[in-house]
Amino acid sequence: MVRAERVILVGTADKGESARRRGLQELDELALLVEQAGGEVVDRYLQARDNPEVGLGPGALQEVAQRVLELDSGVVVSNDDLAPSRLHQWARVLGPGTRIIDRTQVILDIFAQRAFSREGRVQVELAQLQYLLPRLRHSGTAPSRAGAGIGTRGPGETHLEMDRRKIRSRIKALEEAIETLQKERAARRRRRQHHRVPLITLVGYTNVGKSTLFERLTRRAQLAQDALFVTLDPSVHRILIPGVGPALLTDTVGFVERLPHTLVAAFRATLDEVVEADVLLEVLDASKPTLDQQQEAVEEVLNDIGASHIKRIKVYNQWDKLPADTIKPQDGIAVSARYDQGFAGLYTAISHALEDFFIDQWLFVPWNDAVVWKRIYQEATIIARHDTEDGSRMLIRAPRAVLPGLIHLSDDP
Ligand SMILES: Nc1nc2c(ncn2[C@@H]2O[C@H](COP(=O)(O)OP(=O)(O)OP(=O)(O)O)[C@@H](O)[C@H]2O)c(=O)[nH]1
Ligand SMILES: [Mg+2]
Repeated sequence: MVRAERVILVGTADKGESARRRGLQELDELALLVEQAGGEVVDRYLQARDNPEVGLGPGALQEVAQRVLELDSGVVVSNDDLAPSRLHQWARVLGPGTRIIDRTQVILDIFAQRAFSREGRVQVELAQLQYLLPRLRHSGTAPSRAGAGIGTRGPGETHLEMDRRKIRSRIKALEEAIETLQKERAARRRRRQHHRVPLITLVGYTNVGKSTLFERLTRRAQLAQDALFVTLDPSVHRILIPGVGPALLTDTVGFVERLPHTLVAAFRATLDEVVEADVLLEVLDASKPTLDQQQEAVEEVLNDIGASHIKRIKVYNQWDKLPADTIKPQDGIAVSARYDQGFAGLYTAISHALEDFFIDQWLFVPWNDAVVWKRIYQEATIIARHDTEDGSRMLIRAPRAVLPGLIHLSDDP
């Protein structure tokens, strides 16, 4: 087994007790990120300064260098983003044997491990190269600290030895590929629109249990729904929700605090599933004391991508870890994805949230109007009908988005 890389975390904070606490909390989160990226945190270093935005002072940097030696650490992770000039300054002090990465790179690394779709892989590679380009040494070759490990993995890793010119042309090719993929995705979405069913998207802080919930919700439904399985984007699955009917469920990449803005932009297409959703399930890990932090991070990302107006159901997951007499939340649903608990309440909440997705409407459909009959069977539910010689007068329930087409096609005398 490969030994985990020994990592030292470094951050800065304003002077004062509350700033310090906040700084330590951020390092806690960074530690979580580093562990998820496969590293082992052996030390944390937080410098309190009057103006933390200037970064770590030279004395502090020397101290970090000392600890690197003492603790036999190969990687220093900065909580603050390192501009290229700062990176070179650190590299001079910490020496060539130490790999220096920052929070953005750790996040990129985690994204790289999670991106499975072609579009996701292309986006990660692009973000990695855009990040790498200004940080290459002026000699035109990759930094000597390059090598396999946290911050260097993913589709971009094969380019670490490339020169700038090649990287630039690769970036251009990737941008073109993304444009094509986005067009394809838009076309797919338009086709999906045609048989519109509600889109439910799971969002939430990283590691709260989104994928577990996704699996539970889809597996159950797929058992009942095997024949209706439609090929969609791999992360989108059709499910059956009691009281609602068919819906699409999407899992998304986990959010983290201070998700870098460039990354948010790079992942826009993937996050389109969030923006397009009819309902968001905001999954929280109820067993963690960091609930507020989880919610803030989610809030920030949703604002960034313009999804804060979408209906949202708070899903307090991992409820099984709490004492049995814990009071249930008023503003959401308590569930345990792992133990299939609380799903009935979740389905009810989803069906309430989707109330205005559907609309009930009386229509008259002539017997010979095959087109409308077909659409009604495919896209609507017949709630009541009264047949006459010429056709059928019926009350249907249909998604709001498809109704105008149906009314246009048929005359209601
Ligand atoms: N006890 C308990 N553990 C859970 C529950 N739901 C998820 N987990 C565990 O929490 C961990 C994270 O679950 P995931 O479903 O991968 O979380 P995620 O939100 O998809 O995480 P990312 O995709 O990494 O952002 C896994 O080890 C799960 O087994 C739950 O309801 N109870
Ligand atoms: Mg997941």
